[in-house]
Amino acid sequence: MILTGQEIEQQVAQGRVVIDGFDPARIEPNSYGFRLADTLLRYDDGVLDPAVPPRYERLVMDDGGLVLEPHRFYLGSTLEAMGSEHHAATLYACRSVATLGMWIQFSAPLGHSGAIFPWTLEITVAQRLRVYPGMVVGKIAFWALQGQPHRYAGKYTGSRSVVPSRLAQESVHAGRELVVTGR
Ligand SMILES: Nc1ccn([C@H]2C[C@H](O)[C@@H](COP(=O)(O)OP(=O)(O)OP(=O)(O)O)O2)c(=O)n1
Repeated sequence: MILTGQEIEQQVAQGRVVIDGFDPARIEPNSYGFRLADTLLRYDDGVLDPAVPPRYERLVMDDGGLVLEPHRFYLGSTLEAMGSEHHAATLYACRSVATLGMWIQFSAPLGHSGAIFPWTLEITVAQRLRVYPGMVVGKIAFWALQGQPHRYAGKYTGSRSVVPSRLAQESVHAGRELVVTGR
């Protein structure tokens, strides 16, 4: 079951849903609208390797924003730390932002119960687009759990802002036969 906006507001008041800087004006019928933080990361490596921590550039926007380029991939984050010990969450773009050709998430929508921090956004644009820090770019929805809540304790626990992939912390070949077919 998805939480209604009114239920999200009540659960925030009870401390069961956490949304930093909660503003009732950003409550929606079944979600809450979150904002883009000022810092973006852009990977530097021509080839990303899951076994190697990626190198990246940090882009900090001022009030004038930043023009994003198509065919590039950016990581950003929500301005708000968000999540719940009692609910799972999913993240979506706003229709108004999506119809400007901006993806803020396209492959990793799920937030676990217990994951309470600023979410990292996967950003790409269809054409050149200026974005601004603090603009509402997406919405988070909360879902009731069926079964015993299990607290998230993965690699991104304690994130404070945008975080690049930490896959290299795992042994990506553990338990698998590595077959090299090309470079
Ligand atoms: N676009 C997204 C999606 C999720 N998350 C947050 C909420 C998730 O609960 C947490 C972990 O996500 P995953 O479980 O998908 O991460 P991995 O499986 O890659 O790593 P781990 O198993 O260490 O969590 O990251 C995020 O910041 N940005």
